[in-house]
Amino acid sequence: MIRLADVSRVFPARSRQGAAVTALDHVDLDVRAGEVLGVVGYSGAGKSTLLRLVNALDRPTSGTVTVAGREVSGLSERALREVRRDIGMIFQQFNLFASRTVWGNIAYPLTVAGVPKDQHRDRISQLLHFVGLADKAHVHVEQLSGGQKQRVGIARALATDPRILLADEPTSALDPQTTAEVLALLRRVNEELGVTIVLITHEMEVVRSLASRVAVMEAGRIVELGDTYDVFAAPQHLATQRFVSTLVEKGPQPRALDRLRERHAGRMVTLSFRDGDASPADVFAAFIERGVTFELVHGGVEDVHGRTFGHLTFALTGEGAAVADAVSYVATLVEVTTPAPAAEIGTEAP
Ligand SMILES: Nc1ncnc2c1ncn2[C@@H]1O[C@H](COP(=O)(O)OP(=O)(O)OP(=O)(O)O)[C@@H](O)[C@H]1O
Repeated sequence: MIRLADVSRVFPARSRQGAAVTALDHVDLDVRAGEVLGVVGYSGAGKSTLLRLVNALDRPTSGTVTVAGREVSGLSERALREVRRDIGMIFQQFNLFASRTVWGNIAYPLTVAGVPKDQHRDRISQLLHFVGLADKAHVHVEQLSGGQKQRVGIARALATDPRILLADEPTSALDPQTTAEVLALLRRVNEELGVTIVLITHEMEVVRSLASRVAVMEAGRIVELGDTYDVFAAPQHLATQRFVSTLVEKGPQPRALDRLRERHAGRMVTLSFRDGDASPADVFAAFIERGVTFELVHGGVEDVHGRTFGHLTFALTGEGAAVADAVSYVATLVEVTTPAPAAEIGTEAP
């Protein structure tokens, strides 16, 4: 649905002494029809620049951007208007006309697209029902809550029946409950209407709940791209590991480990379980067979779109050779790591 091929965007230096900024650095990306692609990255990684190239608000310095089979980088303004009709956009701060009514906001893109006035009523009322605001049609948007404003934003973005929705931090201004409601609505946009969604966010919970794939950006590059489950269960790049660790810890943090050691004797190991690997029951059996006592001291099981993984840390006690044998056997079943205490990684203990 969207293809970036070897795309770079370099912003020239703002002053004579300044340096040019490479916002996108030779990016290749395919967004599949019908998917929800989450794009994560720290501030300045190039996420917004990427979205602006997709809806042709900006042009690449080199490389090509293709949307629904049309290369947007070479199109005239007139041809671009047609492509943009196929792309809806929602924003963190909603970007609505504050003084207009809900109806007026949703009517706006229809007017711009030249949809005859007599067709507005049915379309707007259909959209209002879809986003759950049928009773708010004539309310001014400034009277709405944040969640309701984003629903209007979504209705407006869908007005011209686009195949693509670009979402730039759509829930970052919302509280957790409202975030969940807006995410549920976006899921319906994807599943019921078949709209392909590209979603920029820094919230990994949003990625986990909505995205089928994740692209992680750093310094203008996509440093990791994979199915959401794989990215959460086994993040490869350091930036990805940092994002995932905001939601899922791979073993206790050094300070927590220090405290665990005060309360639990034995050797600490973290076992990482994934779908398709051996189960915890297989591992427990291996410990029991070798006379090793195990105590779960940290961790949990996570669910990503119905598939599970977990990082469980155990304190193992028993005869030294038996513990060593059990650990090396278990390492043939699942990934085994030894959590590092604070002193070993140079973090000061409290
Ligand atoms: N119009 C511009 N002129 C000059 N530099 C720009 C321009 N737009 C973006 N940049 C620079 O390009 C880099 C990428 O910016 P971009 O806004 O795409 O990042 P981002 O990942 O979306 O960050 P954020 O999460 O803060 O929005 C940054 O260093 C930014 O300062």
